[in-house]
Amino acid sequence: MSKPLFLDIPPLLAANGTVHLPGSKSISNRVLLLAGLCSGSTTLHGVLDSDDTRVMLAALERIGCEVVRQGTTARITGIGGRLPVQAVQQEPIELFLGNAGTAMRPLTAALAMLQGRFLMTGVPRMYERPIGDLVDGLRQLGCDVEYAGTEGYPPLRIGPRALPTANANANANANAASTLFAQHSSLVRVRGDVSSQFLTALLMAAPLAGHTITFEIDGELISKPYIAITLNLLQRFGVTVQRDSDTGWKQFTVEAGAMYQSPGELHIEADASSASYFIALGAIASDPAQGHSITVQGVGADSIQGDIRFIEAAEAMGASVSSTPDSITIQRGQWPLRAIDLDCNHIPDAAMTLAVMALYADGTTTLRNIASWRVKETDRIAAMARELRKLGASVEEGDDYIRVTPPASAADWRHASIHTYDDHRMAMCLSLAAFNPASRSVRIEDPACVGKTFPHYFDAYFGVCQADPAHVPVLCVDGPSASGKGTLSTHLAKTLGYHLLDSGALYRIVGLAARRTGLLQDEGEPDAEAIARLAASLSIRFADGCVWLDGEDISDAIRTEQGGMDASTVSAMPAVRTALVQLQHSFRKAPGLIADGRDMGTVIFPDATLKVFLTASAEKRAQRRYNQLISKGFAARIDDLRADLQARDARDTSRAVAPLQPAQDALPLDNSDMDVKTSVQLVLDWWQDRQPFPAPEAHG
Ligand SMILES: O=C(O)C1=C[C@@H](OP(=O)(O)O)[C@@H](O)[C@H](O)C1
Ligand SMILES: C=C(OP(=O)(O)O)C(=O)O
Repeated sequence: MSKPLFLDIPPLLAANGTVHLPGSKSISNRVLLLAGLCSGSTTLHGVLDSDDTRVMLAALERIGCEVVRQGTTARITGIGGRLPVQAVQQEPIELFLGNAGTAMRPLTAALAMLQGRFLMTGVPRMYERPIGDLVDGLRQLGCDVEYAGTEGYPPLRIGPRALPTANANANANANAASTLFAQHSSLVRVRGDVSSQFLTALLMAAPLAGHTITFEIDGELISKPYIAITLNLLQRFGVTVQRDSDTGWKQFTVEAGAMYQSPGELHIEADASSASYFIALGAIASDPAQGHSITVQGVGADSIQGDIRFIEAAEAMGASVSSTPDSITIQRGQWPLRAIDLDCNHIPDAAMTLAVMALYADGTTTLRNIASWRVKETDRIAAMARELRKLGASVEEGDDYIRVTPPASAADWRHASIHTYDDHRMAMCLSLAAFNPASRSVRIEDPACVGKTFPHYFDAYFGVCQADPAHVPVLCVDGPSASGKGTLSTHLAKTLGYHLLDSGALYRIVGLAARRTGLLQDEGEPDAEAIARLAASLSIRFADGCVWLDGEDISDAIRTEQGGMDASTVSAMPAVRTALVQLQHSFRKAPGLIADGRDMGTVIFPDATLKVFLTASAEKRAQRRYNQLISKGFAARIDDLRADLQARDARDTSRAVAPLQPAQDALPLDNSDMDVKTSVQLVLDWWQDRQPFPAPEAHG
């Protein structure tokens, strides 16, 4: 199935809990590259696993680094400052770098210093993000970098760097060449007002030049804290950068003889920009009066990332924040939030989160000095202005600022389908709009775009958000055995980003848990009340066709013969049946639920938004079951299977308690002659008809 077109977030009420954030994008991609340029191996812990780091890792492998990954740990064996022979060839190696600025810019600089041929490509938006200032800097160092498309933008063609000594003395032997090389020094002028990543890239590549280079910044250097990250990490890899004594941001020198040295091992802190969404969440929705707070783990007061200073901005707006070296705890302080007027040049990424916090402020918020927003994943000033207006805010945009006035009253908030422009930060920060006082749901289009830096963002977000269950939509899929409920429900849950309840598996799970905890034994009378309490406390998840109990995949364990017998024992206990009703209700959590079973629409969720009653002829169902069994290597007879199914249908439909029958308001779906894709699409169309949003157009 294709990527979800949208994620509907129901109105949210409160936030409470702890979030473990993934690794920093800026640190991950820097240390991956530095490790790749070193000699020997470097073990990196806490590496971010996302689109941006995947393109970096793939590029490192293509240029000859060895990469071994296990979970969030990566061991990189570097190329020792020179390309392996096979990478120095006539045909350029194409490196696809998606939309990752932290891969495109630093890799371009490093590879341009070496002796290979490369074609640096990316997604269409990457071809609209300027890179001319970096190319100009590299050309001053004798690098061969050409534009393969539009002047000033990727894609780029890189050739072997002209060695200055080789030009000066074509017959010089290698030793003489390297001596001359070390004596040579360059002054490179580089503009710093479009992106700091150009200077970062040049600094990271400078040790490959073999001679002293001084970089002088033309114009104002933006996003300075990212340069501080670069200097810090270069130092960890043995390279010291000298700075001018005036402001420290005008001149940077890397001496001849600077060499990358692996630190052996390095721990990457969590992403401070990703933390901003949860800091804002705490400020908006973690009410201390209810004992609520949000804690983010993995980044804190000791962070080397500039976006940690988002905390100060959030505090200025009223957040109550406390930190340890590697965690941050946030609660609502002043409410409504205070409007601010802030120069955000030092926190360009996290500042987007302030624009959404501004929706909850007591006046007009102005975010200044953010011109770089216009050349990032999208034109972020224009995109933010357009989407905030859809929600009911008044927004003024300028070349380098945005001014946001919240909706005048609760009644002025609008149902909005938020276009995300393939920009992860648009999706993440606008998810915060679901706390609006009008209890309006918010649609986030193309939610998978968060994969750039935080693939599990929405799981983390909904893991700490609370909604009124009555506002959480439920889609019920009821029907007889082998009608394809499980397959349909799994696809629906994935496409809508909703939780899944496989109610048929619950008695088996309770039986397994009761046996494991000793409440169910071969001898003696089991304590039904204790098993009911256990049932109510279980942490169960249905995802990707598997059943998870406390994080363990128990899909096979519940399908044993013993599992079947234990399920039958516990299902006869009235207290367990009652507990299971509560347990089933507890699955109704934001953003929504797909409930698969036999009495979901009639008994458990009578107020569901949509009820589907799925059927197929006994012939077809028997055939499907037969195919399933045969593919698993079991013997089966179609006639027996059909007879069993018919007998079970008769029992299920005629039993006194919760008989299998369509709810009065259920839509019947006979999928006898329908493939899975068609039935999923049909149900999605029914679902869409019941939503307040127009269907979004498919994009990119
Ligand atoms: O160096 C870095 O890691 C980054 C620098 C910033 O870009 P600019 O310097 O272009 O503002 C930031 O927006 C980007 O997400 C990451
Ligand atoms: C600007 C961003 O990314 P990039 O590293 O591609 O510049 C960002 O993550 O907000």
